[in-house]
Amino acid sequence: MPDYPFKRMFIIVMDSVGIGEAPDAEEYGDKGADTLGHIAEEMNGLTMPNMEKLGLGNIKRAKGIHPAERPSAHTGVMQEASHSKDTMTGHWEIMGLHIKEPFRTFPNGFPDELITKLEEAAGRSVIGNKVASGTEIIKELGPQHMETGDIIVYTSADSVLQIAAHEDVVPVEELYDICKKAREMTYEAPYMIGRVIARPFIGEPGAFERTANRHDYALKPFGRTVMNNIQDAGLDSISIGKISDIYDGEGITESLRTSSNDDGMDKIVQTARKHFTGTCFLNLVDFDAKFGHRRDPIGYGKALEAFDERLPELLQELTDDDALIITADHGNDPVHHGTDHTRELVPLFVYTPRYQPGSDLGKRQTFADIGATVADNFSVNLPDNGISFLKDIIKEG
Ligand SMILES: O=P(O)(O)O[C@H]1O[C@H](CO)[C@@H](O)[C@H]1O
Ligand SMILES: [Mn+2]
Ligand SMILES: [Mn+2]
Repeated sequence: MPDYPFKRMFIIVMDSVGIGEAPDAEEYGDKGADTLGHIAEEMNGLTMPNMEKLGLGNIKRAKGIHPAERPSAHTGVMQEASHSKDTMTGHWEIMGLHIKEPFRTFPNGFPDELITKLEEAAGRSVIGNKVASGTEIIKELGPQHMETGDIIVYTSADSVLQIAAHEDVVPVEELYDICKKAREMTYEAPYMIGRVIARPFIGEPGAFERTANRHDYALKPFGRTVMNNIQDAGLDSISIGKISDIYDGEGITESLRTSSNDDGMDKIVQTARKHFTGTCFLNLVDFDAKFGHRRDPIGYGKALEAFDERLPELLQELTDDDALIITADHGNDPVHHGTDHTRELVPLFVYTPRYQPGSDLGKRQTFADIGATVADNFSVNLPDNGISFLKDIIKEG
């Protein structure tokens, strides 16, 4: 193996942890959105000493978060170049793509023609077919679904077709099968839906619970990502959590599923104890799915503090050959109107044990600067978008 500046690059996406409105937030109805800032207010101060050490307070003013005199990471702020605020677009941009046309959304539900096709393929009727929060719609329609066996179809401000069904009414394998058929129907125009998602749940009316058997069927990235280049170079591209779903398995050499943020942290720490050369890419989805969409700022705040507490375990495992990048894919301000993502700036931390920390990476114009940096580090083709900041993070002390 050639000598790379970093043998291993770890990337953590704190799903939806935005740090304030993006310059174009108004176009998305998101003026004033500030996921981290508003959570800190609601919590009457956040306690995140480890992120503080990295320099959280140096890039973001938030109650309880103080600037570090000498941040132990390089820090910056990133703006999304692509015209969307969904998870796939954010992640694909991180790995070098620029999505000009947002995926199609269905604010009035899916067209009758599609629903009819889906009903025929599933052999079940569809109920719902509207924009809804997943936990609310199973409360509302779960009892009817249990009586009739009809499937609950819903969407959100994201480009998603979600199908909810009780595991005792529609066995998980059948639900997956229906979702695969829905996926087949919606790859192409006029639909081009970002993701079809299986949403199984269990329990009795009034006490339904969604299970970890959620499964996402995504579109393939619209172009080659830096992860493809990493894989083609014979390097490791390890995915933890939803990453594999988000890139539809493209450019991934090994995938580890997770059941929670904590499990994600367990798995990244275990991976850091192993030898590999390449990237290890983790998505922590609880912030978004369990708290942001649920508009639960206190739950969200506690999850941030829990993440902060787990961080030293990972930092301890990192050697002089490693870099750790921490960022986010969009916002999801739990005090903002609605229940969906918010167009926000995201944080950028780069922790490199070997090199002198504290570079100000400034305000980056695209998330793809991360992909460009990763490609630059491993001497693979640079993406068409993004500017590498590799030279700024490998200054000797
Ligand atoms: O409300 P639930 O079902 O959690 O759905 C949320 O999760 C979806 C995919 O992450 C988003 O599009 C949003 O609709
Ligand atoms: Mn996301
Ligand atoms: Mn989301």
